[in-house]
Amino acid sequence: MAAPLIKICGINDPAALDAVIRARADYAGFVFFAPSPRNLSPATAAALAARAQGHVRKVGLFVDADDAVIADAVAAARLDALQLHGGESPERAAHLKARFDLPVWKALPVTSPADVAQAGAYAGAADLVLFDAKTPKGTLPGGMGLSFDWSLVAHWQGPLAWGLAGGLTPENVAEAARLTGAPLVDTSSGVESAPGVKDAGRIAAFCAAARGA
Ligand SMILES: O=C(O)c1ccccc1NCC(=O)[C@H](O)[C@H](O)COP(=O)(O)O
Repeated sequence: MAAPLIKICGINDPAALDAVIRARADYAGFVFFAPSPRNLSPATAAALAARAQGHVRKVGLFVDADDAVIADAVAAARLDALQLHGGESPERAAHLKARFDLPVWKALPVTSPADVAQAGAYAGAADLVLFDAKTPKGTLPGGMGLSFDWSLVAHWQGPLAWGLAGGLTPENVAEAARLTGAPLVDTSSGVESAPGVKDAGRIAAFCAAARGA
């Protein structure tokens, strides 16, 4: 089985970005969502994006954001993909894909087979679905370090590309990748020492474990 692609989300300072580049992750995630401890201003994102350019692809994460917020982030950070982590409909995903001419990733919270089946509705509208844990009401819709029952998405065969997120760590990512066959794995909390504070050693360990090294 091929090693999964790797996304490290919630990059918010140069040291964390350098760790992601050193570990040869495929994607760095920039969070544009004010309530998040990982939130970035467009100006900070622009500086990080300049450092990332040519080394790692940049995914902008948004939660039910309006077009103007996304436009500012796309322009500042020269994003390579948009990750939608709220309640965005297939129509909204298709609109953003067309407007920004960028791949769109749609995160879907999973607790049941019916949640997984929702992914089909995004075929053609999004490029990738990211199966993630459902978070408790009143908390962030992602980035909480919670995992879900991986058997629900094991070897998922659907009409679009997919990835696995939610509570992945250096300690469990190899098992998650083996059980699910996920083509992409995504982590944030699992490589932090505190919310919003990335740990370079854990980023390196996560990437090595995901690759089976
Ligand atoms: O990271 C955040 O603060 C965040 C806020 C709002 C929506 C999503 C958010 N993060 C999503 C991710 O970082 C990942 O795509 C995924 O949910 C994994 O997070 P974690 O369980 O912390 O590894």
